[in-house]
Amino acid sequence: MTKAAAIEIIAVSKIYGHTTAVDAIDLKIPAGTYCCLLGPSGCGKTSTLRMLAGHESISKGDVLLGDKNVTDLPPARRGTAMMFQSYALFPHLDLVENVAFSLKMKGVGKEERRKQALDMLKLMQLEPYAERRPAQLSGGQQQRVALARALITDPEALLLDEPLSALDPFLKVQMRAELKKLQTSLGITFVHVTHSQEEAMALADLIVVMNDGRIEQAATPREVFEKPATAFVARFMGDHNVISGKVKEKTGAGIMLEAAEGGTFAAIGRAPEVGEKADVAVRNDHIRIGKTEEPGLGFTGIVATVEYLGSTVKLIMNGAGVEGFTVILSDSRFFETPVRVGEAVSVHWNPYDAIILGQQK
Ligand SMILES: Nc1ncnc2c1ncn2[C@@H]1O[C@H](COP(=O)(O)OP(=O)(O)OP(=O)(O)O)[C@@H](O)[C@H]1O
Repeated sequence: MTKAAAIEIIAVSKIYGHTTAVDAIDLKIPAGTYCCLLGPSGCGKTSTLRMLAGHESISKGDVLLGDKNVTDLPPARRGTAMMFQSYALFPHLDLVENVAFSLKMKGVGKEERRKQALDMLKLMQLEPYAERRPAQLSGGQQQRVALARALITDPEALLLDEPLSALDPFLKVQMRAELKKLQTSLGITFVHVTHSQEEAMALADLIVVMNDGRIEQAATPREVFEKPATAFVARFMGDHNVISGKVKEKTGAGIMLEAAEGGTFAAIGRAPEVGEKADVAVRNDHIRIGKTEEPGLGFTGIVATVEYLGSTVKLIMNGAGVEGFTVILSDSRFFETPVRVGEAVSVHWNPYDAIILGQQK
């Protein structure tokens, strides 16, 4: 079971009545990739997945699996398998019968389908429970049955709709690791829908951040985190401050940005013109407080909250038209020169740690 197919989505839209749920998206998912479709509720990720599976018709555009155009093919003829959020197991069938169900539909003989189902249950470490019904299993075990049932069709791509959402936090982290291991050992393409940035970061080779029916960014987890393409991505991924202002000056590598009430920030990236508006993102843990060697850079903020988090301390600051600016300091750095709520503190960073964001679509 090592066949994997690349997926190509070409100008695909999903329109329900007057709602455009997916708006002419383009995406290439290389064969064998673990891809996470990530975004807030209603952004169109489930509609996209269901169009890949063939459970939802494609309003416009094409979907290719390998070199096959599957746009108009029914689910069973696409080479994909889907695992549903609710697992959709048959309560009255035992695990062997649940897992063998699709083989029965294909007309595979009883002995052969029982053998294949048992092999698949073995792979999922469920062999001892083969005669049980789904209600007699834990949440994690039910999820593995649902996976076994999807994988027995020998798909080129597995599509997973919020597969971990029904599990408690501890099991979620454990099953997350199992999913990754499974994908790596099978080598097939996984497309996994989630609204959790942590889940996407932990699992994906390719994160596709969606917003309002469009793709904001498709890149590796590291790139999405280190170089968010838009203010939406920076905010959604978290751990960043997003500052809006006007370009005051263009420098060799970037811009000087001026916030509404006076702070000046240096940032690096493709620069808009002087006088234009721009958004800049800077990671919470890449910020320094106290004196800067470069006078005039950064801003003076008033400390609104101080939270001790063990290895780090989190400050929230307001000032210079920037509200809720978050600074994460190591505990040792903070306790060298502690600051208190209400104190005015100078805030600054290396210009290379601030990136200019693209305009939101
Ligand atoms: N069958 C439908 N009929 C009409 N509108 C729909 C239908 N399914 C989804 N929508 C709308 O399309 C948009 C995208 O929905 P979709 O389920 O793809 O989003 P999502 O990102 O997966 O959200 P969630 O995380 O809440 O499942 C939403 O505005 C939703 O209300």
